[in-house]
Amino acid sequence: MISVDEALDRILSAFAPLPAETVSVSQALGRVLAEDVVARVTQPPADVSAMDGYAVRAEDVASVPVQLQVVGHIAAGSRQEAPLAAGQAARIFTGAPLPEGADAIVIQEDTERDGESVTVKESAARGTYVRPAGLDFRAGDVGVAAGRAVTVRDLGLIAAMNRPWVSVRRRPRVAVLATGDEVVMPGDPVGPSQIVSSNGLALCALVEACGGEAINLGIAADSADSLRRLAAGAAGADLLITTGGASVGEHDLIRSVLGEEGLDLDFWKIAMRPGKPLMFGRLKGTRMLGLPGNPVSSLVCGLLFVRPILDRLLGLARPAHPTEPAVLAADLGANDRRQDYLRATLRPNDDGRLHASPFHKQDSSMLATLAHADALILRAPHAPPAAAGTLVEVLRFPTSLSSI
Ligand SMILES: Nc1nc2c(c(=O)[nH]1)N[C@H]1C(S)=C(S)[C@@H](COP(=O)(O)OP(=O)(O)OC[C@H]3O[C@@H](n4cnc5c(N)ncnc54)[C@H](O)[C@@H]3O)O[C@H]1N2
Ligand code: MOO
Repeated sequence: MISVDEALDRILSAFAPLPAETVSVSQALGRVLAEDVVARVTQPPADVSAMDGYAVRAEDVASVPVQLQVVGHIAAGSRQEAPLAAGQAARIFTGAPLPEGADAIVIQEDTERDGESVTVKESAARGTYVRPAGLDFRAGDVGVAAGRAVTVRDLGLIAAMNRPWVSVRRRPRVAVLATGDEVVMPGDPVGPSQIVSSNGLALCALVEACGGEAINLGIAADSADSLRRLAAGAAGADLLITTGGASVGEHDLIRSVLGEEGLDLDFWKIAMRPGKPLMFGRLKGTRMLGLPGNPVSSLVCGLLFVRPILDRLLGLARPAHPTEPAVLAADLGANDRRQDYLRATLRPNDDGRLHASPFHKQDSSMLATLAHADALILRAPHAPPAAAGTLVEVLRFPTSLSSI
């Protein structure tokens, strides 16, 4: 059995960022930029008013009240060519460019209009309510850097920078194949000795959530023929994920059958719980990650390995396993030689620190506790007993709101 860290290194060294493709900005949410997005325009393009009011020369309104002659009407989208002379003001609206000579805005609440003249009742220093040209960004500025997944806010900025097309990494194509005679499609009638294939759907959802394109190959029966036929559907994918059939029983066919098909195994078995019988290799040019069938094992391994693989394919540089400290809320016994990932809830305690409460039962068939958990508590191999109150490292489940 190899360690989790070694498995991660060996897996990630087999992948490199995918080629780029061009998509419209409207399709860019969540996509990872392959190139910096550079502004084509300066924003605002000229000095503009931040308020509805009057464009003035600051020196004309240094002492108030003062009466000025109104010489123009500048709405957003229009402009006034004639410069503002001493003693003059121009009616102006939010977003409209200041006429030459004007250097301050008096808001209309501080004025009194009378036909062709306006009385300014409050003075305004130079620059008051003026948005100078380029306040937001200038043509040539980098708005969003390569390697970042486009958020809703980035998307707005890219549009404002007048970039209708962006270069992004192609979405990784990931084929997911479930196995097992006892496994049936969700929605099908479930016999007393059968189980619904939650793994296939959940792994596909994980792939999509990580920015990939999932191809669900269905469920292979525990026969060489079925497995061979369905696994052939992975041709052209960047990664084949299998779930189930990874262990040592005579119905666990992944290694033997796919071995006959040319599976070149890099490793099998890893010192972690859940997920011991994980395997990694290459099948006819497609990288293959064989996950255990137990639902929690399959998803925890997905989180620990599939997500970093997709990050690598997408060129996303972020820690593979971003842990953080939390206070243990219950006693834990000594660990054995497998690195443990314990499902736990997280709550801030009275002093504002995070408390991690492990679920009492950690069986790898128990999906409900996985769904109700907020994080996984990491326990190193051979960790000594840990008493409540000690600090442990936790791996939080990511939330999708990070894309906003
Ligand atoms: N003698 C040993 N037995 C087992 C060992 C071992 O080292 N020696 N390892 C155990 C560990 S740890 C795990 S994890 C499991 C994983 O084995 P497999 O990958 O071969 O998984 P299966 O036997 O096919 O299934 C296990 C379990 O999960 C259910 N399952 C399978 N596929 C799905 C699916 N798509 N959706 C939902 N549930 C699924 C399946 O019905 C079984 O109940 O092996 C231990 N055994
Ligand atoms: O690794 Mo298995 O996932 O312990 O049940």
